[in-house]
Amino acid sequence: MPEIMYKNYGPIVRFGGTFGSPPMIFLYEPEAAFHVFRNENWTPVRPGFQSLEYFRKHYNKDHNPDESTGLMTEHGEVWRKFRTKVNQVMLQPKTIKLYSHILTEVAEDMIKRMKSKRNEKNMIEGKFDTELNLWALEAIGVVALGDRLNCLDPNLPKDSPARKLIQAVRDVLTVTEELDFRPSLWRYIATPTFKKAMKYYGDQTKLNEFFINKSIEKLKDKGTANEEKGVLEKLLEIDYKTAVIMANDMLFAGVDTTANTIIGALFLLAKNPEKQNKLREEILSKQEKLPYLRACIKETMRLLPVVGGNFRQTTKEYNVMGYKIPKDMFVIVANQYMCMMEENFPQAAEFIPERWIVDKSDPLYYGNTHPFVYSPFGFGVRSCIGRRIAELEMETFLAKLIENFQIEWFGPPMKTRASSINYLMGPYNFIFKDVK
Ligand code: HEM
Repeated sequence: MPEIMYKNYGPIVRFGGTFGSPPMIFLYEPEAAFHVFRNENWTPVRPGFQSLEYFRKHYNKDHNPDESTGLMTEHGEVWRKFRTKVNQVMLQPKTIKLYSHILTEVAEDMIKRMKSKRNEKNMIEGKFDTELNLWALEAIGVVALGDRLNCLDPNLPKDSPARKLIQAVRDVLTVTEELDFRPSLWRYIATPTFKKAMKYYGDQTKLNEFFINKSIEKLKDKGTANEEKGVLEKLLEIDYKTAVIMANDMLFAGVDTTANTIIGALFLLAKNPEKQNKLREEILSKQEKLPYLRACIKETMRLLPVVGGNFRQTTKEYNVMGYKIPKDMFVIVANQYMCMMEENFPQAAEFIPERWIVDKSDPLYYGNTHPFVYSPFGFGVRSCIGRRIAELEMETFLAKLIENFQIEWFGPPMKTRASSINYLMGPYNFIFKDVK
């Protein structure tokens, strides 16, 4: 579809709205996209999760209109004030580094779980995407909720809070998809899915509060004044509400994203065994820095990005390349498509992690591309606040996967389903052999 639009209509294309969704402008020209996004960078509006916004601002009776409802659902000044408060906590490298050890434990537990779920063909029994979501929830849970949730425990009791949280996170993402990314009448009448969504959004907040309260009790016993504080502790120092709001947003934005990126990396490494061997060599060398590991993740996000394009609503009119873009228009940068254009990345369809580490004189060097072509974590002041956490989680887990398994793939290539994010769809024909 993006290809057809670009080839037929050129670098800036208006796509008429379908039932329930407004018209959109697609930008295929990085300089044009950069022009609009740079100008929108001071009061960035990124609509998207309207049913969640409705819950937080109107349905939730505890909401105080003077307070922020969170990063996913605020825009303009209210968003900026809140983001400024939490930026210092979420993007501080030394705070994030604290999680290296516990994320390694999470990764090791997931490897154990995968080994126990392998069948005689070395394939993982059950739904592979659900498995990866468990890893992602356990990983972001330690940051957002302050402790291990034990989602990976094979004997997790059915009525345990962790089990309820796993279900709640899934339910929230499912109803959001239905209400905000498919045609729906919920804006006019309270549809059954809308009613379910209002319940699920509330239930998840209560569960997050339950886990945060548990961590607060544990923190009381800690009593070590000189230790560097973690994310939850620092957010609690701002105030309790901020910690809960951020936990809601972290669990909303930080599960499917990392899980699908890992699935994509496994697929690309399985299809490119020589790259997989090179990566394994780096990991087994136990050197401190792992540039090839990072390059493999970057290259995965180029070829199979979870977010297909960056999104804004304009706050003024623009004239770009002879096109008029009106105020209040939804604009989306076709990053995924631009990343596949030969003029932006040589041998664009191939998985070449080397392009992220070769030197400037090499024609593959990534820096030859306009910086706006590839931006998997978004743009400017509104870019992904979980980026550092996501990178640490994914690097830690992918390293453990490659250290433990020789990964193969059979059958046709994996398919993508585009929705709020790009989902990599089953059947997941992975084979996980032990590394000898
Ligand atoms: C592979 C992993 C991830 C990718 C590719 C990703 C990508 C993105 C993108 C493209 C945006 C929109 C940025 C913009 O509009 O300019 C975003 C926003 C956001 N992400 Fe991530 N993300 C990932 C993981 C995470 C994780 C683990 C968390 C949890 C800490 C997280 C939390 C958020 C939040 C809260 C926002 C909203 C920021 C705001 O509007 O101020 N993300 N992410």
